[in-house]
Amino acid sequence: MYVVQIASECAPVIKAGGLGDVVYGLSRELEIRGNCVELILPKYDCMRYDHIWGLHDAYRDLWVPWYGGRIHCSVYCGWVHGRVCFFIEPHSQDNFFNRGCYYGCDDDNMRFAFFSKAALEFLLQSNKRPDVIHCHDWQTGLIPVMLYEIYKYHGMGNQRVCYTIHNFKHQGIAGTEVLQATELNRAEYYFQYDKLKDNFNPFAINLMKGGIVYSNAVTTVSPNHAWEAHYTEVGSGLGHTLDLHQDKFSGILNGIDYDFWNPEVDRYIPFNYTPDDFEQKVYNKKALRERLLLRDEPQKPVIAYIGRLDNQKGVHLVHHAIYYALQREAQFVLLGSATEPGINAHFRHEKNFLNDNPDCHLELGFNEELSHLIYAGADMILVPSNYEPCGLTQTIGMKYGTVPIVRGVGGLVNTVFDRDYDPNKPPEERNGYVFYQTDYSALESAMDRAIGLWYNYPQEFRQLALQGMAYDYSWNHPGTEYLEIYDRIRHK
Ligand SMILES: Nc1ncnc2c1ncn2[C@@H]1O[C@H](COP(=O)(O)OP(=O)(O)O[C@H]2O[C@H](CO)[C@@H](O)[C@H](O)[C@H]2O)[C@@H](O)[C@H]1O
Repeated sequence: MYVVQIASECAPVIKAGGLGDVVYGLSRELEIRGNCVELILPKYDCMRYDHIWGLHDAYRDLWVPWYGGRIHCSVYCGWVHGRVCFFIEPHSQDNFFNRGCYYGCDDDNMRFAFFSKAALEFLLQSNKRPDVIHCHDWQTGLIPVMLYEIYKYHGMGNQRVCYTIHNFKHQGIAGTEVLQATELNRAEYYFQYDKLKDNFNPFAINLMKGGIVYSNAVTTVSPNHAWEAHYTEVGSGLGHTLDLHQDKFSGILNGIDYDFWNPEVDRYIPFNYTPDDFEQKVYNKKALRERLLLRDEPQKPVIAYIGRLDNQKGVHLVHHAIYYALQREAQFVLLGSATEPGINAHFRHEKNFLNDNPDCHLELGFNEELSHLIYAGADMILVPSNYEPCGLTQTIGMKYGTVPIVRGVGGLVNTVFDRDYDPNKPPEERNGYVFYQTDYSALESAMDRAIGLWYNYPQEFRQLALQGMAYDYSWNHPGTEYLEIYDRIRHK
């Protein structure tokens, strides 16, 4: 099968969070199974060019219709760790992708509407006719809309779209100018509740809603989150739309790429290890302590948090966990970046305040290499999210024998099974700690149980870590599930 993935991220060349991991990992899995996979991405100025091999001009004169005129683009091709990627570079005063950042600009709606349009034009003009176009999140929500309203009539009538939602919070709420710019026009046609009109703001269109309405299949990134999005406020106002389209909506648990996230082969950690020589993990912990200038107290556990610092991630609990860990004779390592100024200022203040504490290190910023050492060196990983469509840090943590302590929401429910209370798994298949409420005592009780096991029953703690390592959260199962969906929509 010929699959084209269109997305705003692909790890490690463009990665702001988990979306990048998924786009890369799924593409690799599909290719290993004999499918032809290509990716279309924006050519950002700030992406990691050191992860692209053989970047060259692939299509010099791509003219993209925009506001009744045309914008000249170049398309570059290169290999990102074996995946064929096309990068679109527009030459216009808007400088859509030369902003020193991936997201967070006032005109993000326009930037990604343009990218979506350009990606379809590239397919059309270069005569690429994939069986399936797989697009991701609000940034590419207009792709199925334009495919079925415009490009279908220009020779792209056989293409089918699978649309995956990684985060319902960001939907691309836009004004009519997006319709004019992309030449969809006909505002009165799209401003209908069964089309793109936002379910709550009567003056806005919703790009993610467009993706749901027009795609042939819609997925989110875990079965539990699919249920939450459909039936609870976690769908951020799209529950009704999902209800209308429930026949094509499902949840597929994300995998992780075990070529990249695997302590056995990880290039970024000083000591590789497997479940059979699990003792080696302790040397990574020592290396982590040295790197972050933490005091070397072998008996203390290291608890880690890795992730974006925003309200989704339960930052108030992350903050509380730091002090609770210190109080309970544990060490704490945080690697995170905040885009919201208030949260950023808060953690900068904490960092200064805790700067001289030998049991704690807060690293504010994005650092892929350091994240590997933390997964390998920590003993526990905390994921106290308010909501979490899937979550990757707990599954990556488990692969590295790092015990997850998570809040029981979204995909965390599908991946972490409480050592003491899980009703469905026998004790030998449990792999972490789960709490449910958002208050401090809920968090403390889960941390307390984990730290208690570490200090009082070290052999059992070790066993719990090994049980986590035994889980298969690779792309193996999800790869099959996506291919089944592709097959189904292809024959419609
Ligand atoms: N400061 C930092 N430095 C280095 N690495 C960092 C980092 N902050 C985060 N990362 C890395 O980024 C990834 C984050 O994964 P998450 O599952 O938390 O994704 P996120 O919430 O961004 O994305 C959304 O999409 C993903 C994918 O579908 C869903 O799992 C998730 O629930 C949903 O919110 C991990 O690989 C982590 O190691």
